[in-house]
Amino acid sequence: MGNHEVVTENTQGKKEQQESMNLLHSTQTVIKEALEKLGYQEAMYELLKEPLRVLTVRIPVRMDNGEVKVFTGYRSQHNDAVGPAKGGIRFHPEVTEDEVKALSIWMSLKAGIVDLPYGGGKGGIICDPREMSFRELERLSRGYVRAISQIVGPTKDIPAPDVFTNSQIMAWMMDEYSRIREFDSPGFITGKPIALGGSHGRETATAKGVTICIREAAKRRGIQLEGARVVVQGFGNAGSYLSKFMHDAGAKVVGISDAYGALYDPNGLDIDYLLDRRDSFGTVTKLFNNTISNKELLELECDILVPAAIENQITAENAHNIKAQIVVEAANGPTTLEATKILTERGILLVPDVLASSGGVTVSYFEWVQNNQGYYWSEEEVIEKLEKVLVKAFENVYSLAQTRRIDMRLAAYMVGVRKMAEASRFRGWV
Ligand SMILES: NC(=O)C1=CN([C@@H]2O[C@H](COP(=O)(O)OP(=O)(O)OC[C@H]3O[C@@H](n4cnc5c(N)ncnc54)[C@H](O)[C@@H]3O)[C@@H](O)[C@H]2O)C=CC1
Ligand SMILES: O=C(O)CCC(=O)C(=O)O
Repeated sequence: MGNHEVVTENTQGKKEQQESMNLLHSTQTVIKEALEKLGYQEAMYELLKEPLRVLTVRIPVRMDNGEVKVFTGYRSQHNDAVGPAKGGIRFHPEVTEDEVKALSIWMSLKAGIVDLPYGGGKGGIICDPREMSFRELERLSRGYVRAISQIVGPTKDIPAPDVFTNSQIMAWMMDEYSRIREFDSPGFITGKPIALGGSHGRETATAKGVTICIREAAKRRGIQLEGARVVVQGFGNAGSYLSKFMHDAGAKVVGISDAYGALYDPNGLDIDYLLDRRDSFGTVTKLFNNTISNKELLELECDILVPAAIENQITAENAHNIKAQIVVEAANGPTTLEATKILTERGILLVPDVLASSGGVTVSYFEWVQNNQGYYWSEEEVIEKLEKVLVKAFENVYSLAQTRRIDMRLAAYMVGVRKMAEASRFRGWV
């Protein structure tokens, strides 16, 4: 009997841990709470807890050695009550359907928080682009667009870059879509090269948005950025430019990492040198011998910690050991709900992903607007507009968290879900 009780307890504990690591389950939990706080009925939760549409595709690709490899991909469209779905495409070996679904829900929330006329979408392909040639990647990118072409388009669903995808991949995808539709559709996809209708400032937009959130959070906590110690996990699009912006603001970036390890220097790392040496997948630590692990990196002494890599990095296991006063989520889903609770109880200010990383989709929206009107803006104009949008979004979420005495994640979900719920109601869906 005693043994049986132990097994049951362990099983229960394990189940809770698994649920906490399941991104879809976690986001559903917070959406439910946000809708309840906003006074919506259960039916609204039933509508918004899952994407409206998820397409699974199989993509045959002729590899350079002549063999055919078949890849699995997804495109999830969470909700299009407000406008077309919008969100990135991820190429990663650990992509799963649930992950893509959760990522598309977060895109809807981001669009609500920064008030864009979009719903959320997201795509992913299970592959490891680090082990593929340039031409294999081109064939995979084109194959994916052929497979999803019926459900995407400039007025239906507009993709963009995410983990291990970039402006070259967006260019191939745009070209393939233009061939299928027999006209040039620059607004089909964002994050394109400037020469193909990309926007100034999109490449650095996610990091710029995170920088604005760090500045606003630091102000609220009375922390000077000049001399502040910053640790950044991930040195790709989001993490590397963020490290540069922090360095330029006078902060001391003492730790950075990639998928293979981390670098630490209490006196501050040479960010310009690291930026110069990183490869297109955000890998740089392989050049050094004296590395530490990603796990050690997250627990370093610092003032500001920015997870900018992948999901489920700050969990119930390490949340008690985080030393930072402010955690700003540049990555999607880096902190589990259990860890969010622990950090909040410890008085650490957590700026959630759906707010902190919304600079990317904001400038993607600017890119789409410029494509639609055929009139292009300077980088200064883009940054000025981004600044206004994010300062307002931060204030909306922060003040709601303060007045309702809730954490910033729940406040961000309440702000993010409101317009989508209203639009669904006005359409008569619920
Ligand atoms: N690129 C964008 O515009 C946006 C990105 N994000 C999020 O930011 C995060 C990073 O995305 P990007 O910088 O675009 O990707 P990226 O592909 O440019 O860089 C990813 C970085 O994460 C590292 N990484 C990969 N697997 C890892 C692992 N298992 N452990 C530790 N590090 C690992 C890579 O080595 C690389 O340094 C993702 O969560 C993404 O969804 C969010 C909003 C917009
Ligand atoms: O730029 C976009 O449209 C999407 C960016 C994205 O995928 C994200 O914010 O996670």
